[in-house]
Amino acid sequence: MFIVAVTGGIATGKSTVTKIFERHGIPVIDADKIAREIVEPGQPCWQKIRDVFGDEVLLPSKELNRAVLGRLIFEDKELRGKLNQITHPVIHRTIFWSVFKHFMSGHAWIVLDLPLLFETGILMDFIHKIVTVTCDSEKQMQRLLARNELSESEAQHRVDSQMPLEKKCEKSHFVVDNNGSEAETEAAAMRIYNMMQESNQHWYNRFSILGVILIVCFTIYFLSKAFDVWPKSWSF
Ligand SMILES: CC(C)(COP(=O)(O)OP(=O)(O)OC[C@H]1O[C@@H](n2cnc3c(N)ncnc32)[C@H](O)[C@@H]1O)[C@@H](O)C(=O)NCCC(=O)NCCS
Ligand SMILES: Nc1ncnc2c1ncn2[C@@H]1O[C@H](COP(=O)(O)OP(=O)(O)OP(=O)(O)O)[C@@H](O)[C@H]1O
Repeated sequence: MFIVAVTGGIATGKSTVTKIFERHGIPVIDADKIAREIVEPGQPCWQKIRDVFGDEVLLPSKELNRAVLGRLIFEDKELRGKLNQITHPVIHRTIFWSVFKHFMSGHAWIVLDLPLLFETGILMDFIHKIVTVTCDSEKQMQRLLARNELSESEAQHRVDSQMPLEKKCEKSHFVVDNNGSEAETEAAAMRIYNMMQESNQHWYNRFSILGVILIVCFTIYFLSKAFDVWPKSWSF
């Protein structure tokens, strides 16, 4: 199995692209979805956020008040760092286990929707190809304001909290230009899908892992023979 990461800026169209892969049967791990699950009331991250940010970031239902917490952390780098310190290790661990489960179920490739791939750099070593979904800053702002109830300055803070899009594009294997219609974006995503379907990388990864397992087994076998560690009754 190999992993294709889909990244980009806030509201540039990552989910729009990953939904296209999903419709064609490719499993998608969505970091934003995981980030929501781990802060549900009673979860360890929810408790830590309450301890650090206080009850003002909770709704009467005790769920996180995402609008209030968002306003706080996108305006203040230090507070953003504190929230990231609480959430990111758990998000990365959950992604890791999810990848492992998909690996065991025999998929040739999967998609990881990870907005902060470059900012955190944590999972880079496991990624085979990186796709950045981009659009002009005016379009990004327009789509963000249409989707979220934010003032222009709040939206700008969210955009500024991330690595500039041009930099992300430079570091990627593929760039999907999402300035046009959704149909144009789908055509661009399908070109990448077809390339990934033709790739033999999953065989290479499988044989490499099998090779490592065989080397470990043979090493254990020969060392145990050399040092005579098995009881005589176990001889085979
Ligand atoms: C601050 C929160 C409560 C705001 O919630 P809200 O519903 O308004 O936004 P949502 O979660 O849908 O995120 C939308 C987008 O914001 C951007 N974003 C979210 N968190 C961050 C962050 N810490 N730094 C930079 N950008 C971020 C991402 O592009 C994401 O796709 C929420 O984003 C959060 O809990 N963030 C911390 C976890 C995190 O880093 N998530 C990103 C995925 S790894
Ligand atoms: N090509 C397009 N034409 C018109 N609207 C679009 C297009 N692509 C995306 N949108 C709209 O822009 C908004 C943001 O798109 P999407 O949710 O896919 O972005 P995202 O990068 O996943 O966002 P975030 O990271 O902030 O969750 C959505 O409301 C979506 O419907």
